[in-house]
Amino acid sequence: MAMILKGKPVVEALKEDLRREISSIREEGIVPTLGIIRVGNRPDDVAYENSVIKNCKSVDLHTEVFDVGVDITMEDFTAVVKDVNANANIHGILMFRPLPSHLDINAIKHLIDPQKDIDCMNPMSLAKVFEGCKDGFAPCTPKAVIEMLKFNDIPLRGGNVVIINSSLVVGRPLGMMMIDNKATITICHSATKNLPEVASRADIVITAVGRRRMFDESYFNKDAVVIDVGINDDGEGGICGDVDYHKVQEKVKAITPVPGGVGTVTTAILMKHVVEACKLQKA
Ligand SMILES: Nc1nc2c(c(=O)[nH]1)N[C@@H](CN(C=O)c1ccc(C(=O)N[C@@H](CCC(=O)O)C(=O)O)cc1)CN2
Repeated sequence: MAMILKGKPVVEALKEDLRREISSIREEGIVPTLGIIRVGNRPDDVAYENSVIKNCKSVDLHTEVFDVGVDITMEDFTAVVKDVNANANIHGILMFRPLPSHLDINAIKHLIDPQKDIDCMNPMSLAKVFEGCKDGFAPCTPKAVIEMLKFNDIPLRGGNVVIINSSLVVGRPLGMMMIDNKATITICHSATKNLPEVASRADIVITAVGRRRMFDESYFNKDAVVIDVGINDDGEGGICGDVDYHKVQEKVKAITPVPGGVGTVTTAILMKHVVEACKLQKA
């Protein structure tokens, strides 16, 4: 029977630290605040926003929502983002993506000050991850993966890690973080040959392809630690991961569930970033 690596204990530990830190910042008369920028009312944006706000409330982290109509012009939206960015009472900015196609994300992302860029939108933030510079904010999902592994005392040093995702949001920054932890990495993508063979040589496999239950037991060895980053519609009104959890859980050393795994830790990392941003800005 595999060890089930649940997100809840990791989230609770992170939240306990956050409550303490937020309370001490508030004693100085500063209210750590996350600014959320939303264009329109897409149901997935609103659902994620509600979940973020609920989580922030649970640690006494203030949120402020800046919602604009879906027909906002690029000029007006640029002004909104600049205003939020310049607002000294907002310490971190979360902007829902994708934006409507008439808003140029490649121009907008540069407007967010790296000191407030808690969701790693500005390429400067990503560059810091690749440079090994510790004062920027890395994307939350790869940080959640590392947090999950460390919390569960899973050794990274010298381990063979296969990452099945090569995006700038997950696979590549996660690869850099693994190298920082002295792991040996293989980053796989759609042209990788014989994926089951490559994955089944790994000590740790991270799946993030966005395909419902794609990975069965043929992808993993019996001592593998499987971290499932996929969030997919399960076809029955719920969500499921990229890994066929029921087939795999008996056959590996450890596995994360979906829901209740890495996804939950992602939001806790986002809140941690806001508090770090607040401390940076008040220094
Ligand atoms: N429209 C948008 N939706 C989402 C965004 C976004 O920017 N725009 N960001 C992601 C962040 N994320 C992964 O990258 C993520 C955050 C939180 C969770 C999560 O809490 N998952 C839970 C429960 C999910 C559920 O029941 O709906 C879990 O896995 O147990 C997942 C992913 C989110 N969406």
